[in-house]
Amino acid sequence: MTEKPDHLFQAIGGEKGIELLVDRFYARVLADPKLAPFFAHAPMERLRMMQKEFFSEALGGPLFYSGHSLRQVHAGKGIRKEHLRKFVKHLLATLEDAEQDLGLTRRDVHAIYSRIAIEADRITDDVAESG
Ligand code: HEM
Repeated sequence: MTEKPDHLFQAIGGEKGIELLVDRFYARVLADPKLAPFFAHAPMERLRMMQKEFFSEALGGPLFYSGHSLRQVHAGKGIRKEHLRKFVKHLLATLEDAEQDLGLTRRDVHAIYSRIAIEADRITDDVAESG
């Protein structure tokens, strides 16, 4: 089956759908006592905007990511695999919750999740890799 390159961007409802997803996702992340402290001094408006771009690009949409390198942004913050695991778990839960109202299929949910989670090795301080 051939899908258009922006299939996932369309499936999630374009820019509006991504905005909704990012808002709900950060509501969960900030409600998690193990993750919230990392964001205490983060510029949340910029972060939301950057995540919107990041998701759009990852899902084949028309907005492109204009932020800093993920490795640089996250380095030295003490982010460990356990934090990353929780972070991506909240992402999956947000997508699964949104499955109904955004009209996503189970397949779309997992495809969107993998496009984002694939960046994971750039985030933590306890993985020593280059790239
Ligand atoms: C797959 C996982 C992740 C992705 C794709 C991701 C993506 C991003 C993006 C796109 C930005 C904006 C960069 C910019 O402003 O130029 C950002 C910033 C940030 N992220 Fe992540 N992130 C991930 C995991 C995490 C985790 C696990 C934590 C902490 C528990 C975290 C904490 C932060 C913080 C605190 C900022 C704001 C940094 C600042 O501007 O001071 N991120 N992230």
